[in-house]
Amino acid sequence: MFRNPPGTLVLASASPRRRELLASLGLDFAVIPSCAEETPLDGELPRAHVLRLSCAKALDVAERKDIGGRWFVGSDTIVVQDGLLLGKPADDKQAHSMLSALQGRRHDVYSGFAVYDRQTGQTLSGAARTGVQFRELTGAEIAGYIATGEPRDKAGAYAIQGLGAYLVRAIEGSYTSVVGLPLSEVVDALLSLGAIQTAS
Ligand SMILES: Cc1cn([C@H]2C[C@H](O)[C@@H](COP(=O)(O)OP(=O)(O)OP(=O)(O)O)O2)c(=O)[nH]c1=O
Repeated sequence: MFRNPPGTLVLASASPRRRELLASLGLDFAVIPSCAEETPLDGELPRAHVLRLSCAKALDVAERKDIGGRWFVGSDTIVVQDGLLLGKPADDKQAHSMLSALQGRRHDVYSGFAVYDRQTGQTLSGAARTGVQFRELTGAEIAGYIATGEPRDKAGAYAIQGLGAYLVRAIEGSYTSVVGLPLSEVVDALLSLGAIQTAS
């Protein structure tokens, strides 16, 4: 569907979900995790947070001298409820408090992305907000879900693309954004920067 010159595109991420989503486009790309610090700043709003981190991740990898490539993609996902930014849980106890707060209610998932062109210095970035309604969960369901290990490396302690799909009643907005990368916006940015072309 899409094509791009080999060796030019780099995904600055350790997330297997982001790799799978980008790979679904049929692109050639390298995967190099960033070392960017992910702590929210005091009073930072969700959209500003995911945009700042997406840019920081792309730049962190692009600025390494020994790395080839021209276009660098960074992304960040955060779950937001009652104004609180929920990242990846530090442990099972934190996963439990996140899922207890989310159950039976609606929250927002923000995913940001940034595409940095190392040759021109240009960056295109954006952020998507998706509303997610959870079903009500019993204490036993929350404990059982945590025991599967799935919540561990996921913002908000769940994975909509996994067993966590059963927690979700409805979503309003982009599904891929909840999984970790707003794919249609990323494609727009890659096309607009000339990083990828539509294959005929
Ligand atoms: C809400 C939700 C999040 N997630 C994941 C996507 C992200 O990998 C993770 C949010 O953490 P991030 O800090 O955005 O990403 P990461 O640390 O996994 O990877 P990197 O910073 O190197 O790119 O949560 C899901 O897989 N499914 C979901 O339903």
